[in-house]
Amino acid sequence: MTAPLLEVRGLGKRFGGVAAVDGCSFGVQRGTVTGLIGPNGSGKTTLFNLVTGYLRADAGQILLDGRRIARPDPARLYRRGLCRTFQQPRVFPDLTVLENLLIASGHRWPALAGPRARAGDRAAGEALLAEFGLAALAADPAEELSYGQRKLLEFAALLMSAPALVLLDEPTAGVNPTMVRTMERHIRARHATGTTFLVVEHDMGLVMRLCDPVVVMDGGRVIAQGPPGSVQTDPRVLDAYLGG
Ligand SMILES: Nc1ncnc2c1ncn2[C@@H]1O[C@H](COP(=O)(O)OP(=O)(O)OP(=O)(O)O)[C@@H](O)[C@H]1O
Repeated sequence: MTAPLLEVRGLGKRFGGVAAVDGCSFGVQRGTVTGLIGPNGSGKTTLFNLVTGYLRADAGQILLDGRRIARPDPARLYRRGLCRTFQQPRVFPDLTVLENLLIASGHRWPALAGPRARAGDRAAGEALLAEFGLAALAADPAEELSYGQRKLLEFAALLMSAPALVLLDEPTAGVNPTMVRTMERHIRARHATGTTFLVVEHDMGLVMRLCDPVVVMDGGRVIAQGPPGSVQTDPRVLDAYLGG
């Protein structure tokens, strides 16, 4: 088997007396949609923050494409093809929907307006908006979007960098069932074109449909991993979710 696209080895992070991530090891193989699940407070978001450089680990290693990342930094990882979304979608509310995409391609603020935006980026942005059903909203300020549409926009914006690996933090939390299906369709479409995903998600139906393998955390540790069917019936997993 080739080296995982992303690997964490013995990763640890404490907040005072709480071991939020506690010797966590797993890999994300290229070409997968890997699920990361676990009860509330099991360490999933902290793990995302460590891997993407928003928090510094106390222990362990992070490897991207087999190479150790000594000091993860969000901007540098972005340029190396690793992007993420947040539980609460982060978009620029005062910029238009299209400008949100242009800024994701590295434009400086003054260059956003009009013809100075590079034509190629503008075309790429417009194509993504069409793909995500947001084209009619291109000129609207992002603050006018619904919560679900903001999540879509955040996802579309990160695709401007053509990432190899996308970390999605609860992509369907708080959105309506139609938007859940829309989000699922877009993840599948991008996966089909070669993007690898690591997805934190509480909607177990979606995880079981979409993700393989599934990694399960509890108390900051990986307690199970494997195909969705086996994880679903694993006694340790049932125990963790039922609070046993
Ligand atoms: N900045 C922080 N300061 C102190 N404790 C924190 C901080 N961030 C997380 N924690 C604690 O670390 C543990 C793991 O939290 P984390 O948010 O990573 O879990 P999670 O699995 O993402 O939970 P959820 O599914 O509810 O989002 C929890 O006990 C949490 O209270």
